[in-house]
Amino acid sequence: MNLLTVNDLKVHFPIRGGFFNRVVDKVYAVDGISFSIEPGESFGLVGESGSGKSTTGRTIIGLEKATAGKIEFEGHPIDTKHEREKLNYDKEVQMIFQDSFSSLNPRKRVESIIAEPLKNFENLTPEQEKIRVLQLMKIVGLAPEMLYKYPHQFSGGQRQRIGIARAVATNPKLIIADEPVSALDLSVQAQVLNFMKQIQREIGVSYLFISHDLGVVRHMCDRIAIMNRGQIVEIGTRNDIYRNAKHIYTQRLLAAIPSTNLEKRASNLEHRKAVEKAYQAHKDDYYDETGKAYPMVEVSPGHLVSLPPKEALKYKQLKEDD
Ligand SMILES: Nc1ncnc2c1ncn2[C@@H]1O[C@H](COP(=O)(O)OP(=O)(O)OP(=O)(O)O)[C@@H](O)[C@H]1O
Repeated sequence: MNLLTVNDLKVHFPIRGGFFNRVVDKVYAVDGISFSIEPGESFGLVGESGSGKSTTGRTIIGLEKATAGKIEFEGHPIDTKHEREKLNYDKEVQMIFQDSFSSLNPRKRVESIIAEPLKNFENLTPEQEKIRVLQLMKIVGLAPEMLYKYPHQFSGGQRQRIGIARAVATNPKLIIADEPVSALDLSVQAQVLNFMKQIQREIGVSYLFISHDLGVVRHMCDRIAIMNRGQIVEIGTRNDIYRNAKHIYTQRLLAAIPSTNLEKRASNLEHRKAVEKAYQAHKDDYYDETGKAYPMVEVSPGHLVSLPPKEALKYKQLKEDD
């Protein structure tokens, strides 16, 4: 059974204006997306700034309200407070934010930051709670003497470890990680990512890993969905996306991954320029006249792509011939 299923989710924000503060327009932040995450899986949601990734994550955790669509956890809807309570949803689904500085209360010590979810969801004595917090600090590689320090006394990477310790405190089944490393230096990014993988191996949690960077997601995710203009335009395994991307927007995101190899950099730049030229010339072909992505076509098992009708026809024909 899927751990999380998102079906035709829409989140539209009204824009108010004018003398009477009426709704004058809408932002179609998330506009009909569907995907599912399996237990223990790392699922990546990738797209440029403004494509609707954070809104998706925030809606799944309950910080935004869906305009339409269905979210199910372990096969059950989570629409009402009662349904969420029955599934223990608020304990089972946790979030790690990009900006550890603003997501950690600056007036609280590390001890009470990490203990917060334990207080909400576990019935522990103060002694048990302290032992658990120390265990969690050990898991994330923070020394016990840091227990009484405040967030500003830590580096960015260490603060993100505190956020991770808080997120794993209740042994959740799903962690939504919204750009967890993009505020960190490159060397620290790799450390935190490896460490998130290690935690996954240890506790078997699933990740919804949100990022603008296909380079970062490559090391983390089993399957990846590419999001643009509030819609998912391609979804597939790591291999499908990195070796066989079919949507022009995915190809552009791939070309943007910087090469670590100095010799390759120059040819990479040429490649990026060529992809960008093709993208600018053809991007509108990939959306209908209202800006909607075309229906997804299965180009190989599990690899779904929104393709222009002419392209899509080729794959449908191939399938019929099989
Ligand atoms: N509360 C809100 N009210 C109105 N518009 C919003 C709100 N939250 C997000 N938006 C808009 O919805 C769109 C999608 O935003 P979202 O933050 O989900 O994108 P994103 O892909 O996560 O980008 P970023 O990485 O920059 O956060 C953007 O145009 C954004 O301005």
